[in-house]
Amino acid sequence: PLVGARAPATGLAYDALMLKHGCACGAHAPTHPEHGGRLQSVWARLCETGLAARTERTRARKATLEELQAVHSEAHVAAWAGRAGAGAAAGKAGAEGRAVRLVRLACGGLGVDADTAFSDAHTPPAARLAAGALLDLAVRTARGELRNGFAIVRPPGHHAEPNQAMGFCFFNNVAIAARILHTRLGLQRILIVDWDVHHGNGTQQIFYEDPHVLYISLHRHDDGNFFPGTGAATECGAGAGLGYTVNIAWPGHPPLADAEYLAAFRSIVMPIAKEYDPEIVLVSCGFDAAGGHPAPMGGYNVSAACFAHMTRDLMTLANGKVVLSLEGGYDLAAMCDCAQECVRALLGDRPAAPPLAELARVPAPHAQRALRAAAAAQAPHWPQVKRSVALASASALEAGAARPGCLQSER
Ligand SMILES: O=C(c1ccc(C(O)(O)C(F)(F)F)s1)N1CCn2c(-c3ccccc3)cnc2C1
Ligand SMILES: [Zn+2]
Ligand SMILES: [Zn+2]
Repeated sequence: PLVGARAPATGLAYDALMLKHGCACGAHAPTHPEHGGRLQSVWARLCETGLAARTERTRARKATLEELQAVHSEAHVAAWAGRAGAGAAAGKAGAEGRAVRLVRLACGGLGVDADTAFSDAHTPPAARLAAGALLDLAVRTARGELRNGFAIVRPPGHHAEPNQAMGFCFFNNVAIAARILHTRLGLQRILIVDWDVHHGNGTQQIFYEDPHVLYISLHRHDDGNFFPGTGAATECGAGAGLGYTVNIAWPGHPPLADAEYLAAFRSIVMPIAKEYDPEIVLVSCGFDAAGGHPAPMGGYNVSAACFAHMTRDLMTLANGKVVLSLEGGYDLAAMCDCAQECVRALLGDRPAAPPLAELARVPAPHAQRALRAAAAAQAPHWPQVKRSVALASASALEAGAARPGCLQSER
């Protein structure tokens, strides 16, 4: 036998230097909901439960300027990658220092916009570490050196556009990893699933014309009245990328929960993902769809068990090569519960079943309408959704009954 050959482990990326990014004013929630305590709490929970000890802790490293420029402009990297970045790119551009203006925030700190605080000393290293930590997990998982992984990182990334920081985001962590898996490892089919309650406008924009990356997002859209307002079902990609953007744009009311998210997975997400047959799955793993997040930062009630079920569903793809990367999530207890259950799923533990009431509940009519709208928009590109969308009008139990043995809990 291969001496010392061990089954590849679940990688866990975390670095305390990412805690230091924040506003000079030093406030946490509610002034600054995206604060270092979010990571601290999740890491503590993974340590207290012994889950961190069952994983392979990977060192976070700063993404290089070249890696950041895989999806971001030189000016953007120069602006947000710190002195090193500013020096290099500014030298080329000739412009002195930061190419973008910071605004004074009501709290007295400085930021890109009213929401996105910036600390000269701590934001660039944290943002580069977040991108680098995920990149290493993704590359090592793609190579089979790791079974799967979870990047416990901040600042988040999915709102960051090629030349625009916004929505707490500076570098698009998941987009950088996906682009580099394609350009450096030659992967041809990379799936990004974004279940953060907010649409990943940056990720969508970056891959809108790229067939090598299929972007599937489930988000509260509210007809465009929920931050950031993008992500309508009719946004399906363009050019060579037509059909490689899938938006499940939820209504604002009623509060959605497991019944709707499980229905989305069995009726739209998994049928398309199986057809695409990705070589790796990256997840923009925000937990702000969980209970405990009142609007405007959520308003839904998805359970920790449901996030674990969605993780397990995705593990049936790409030989189980799934890497979660933290995006949003602000209620500390909810974040810890969700992160814990997702890590347990990645480790191969059987996840707890979602609440029976949710398994038995038929998805809300407004949500069924959203799923039918997504199926209608995608039918030209993914014909099988014309049939699978029928599963959206049944409860998980009824749908499972239709296809025996499909519910995780029956396996
Ligand atoms: O909803 C957002 C989000 C920005 C980033 C969000 C995210 O998608 O959860 C990410 F990127 F962090 F993962 S969600 N914004 C920015 C903050 N915000 C707020 C704030 C609420 C409290 C304090 C400061 C801002 C109200 N509405 C918004 C719009
Ligand atoms: Zn502040
Ligand atoms: Zn969010």
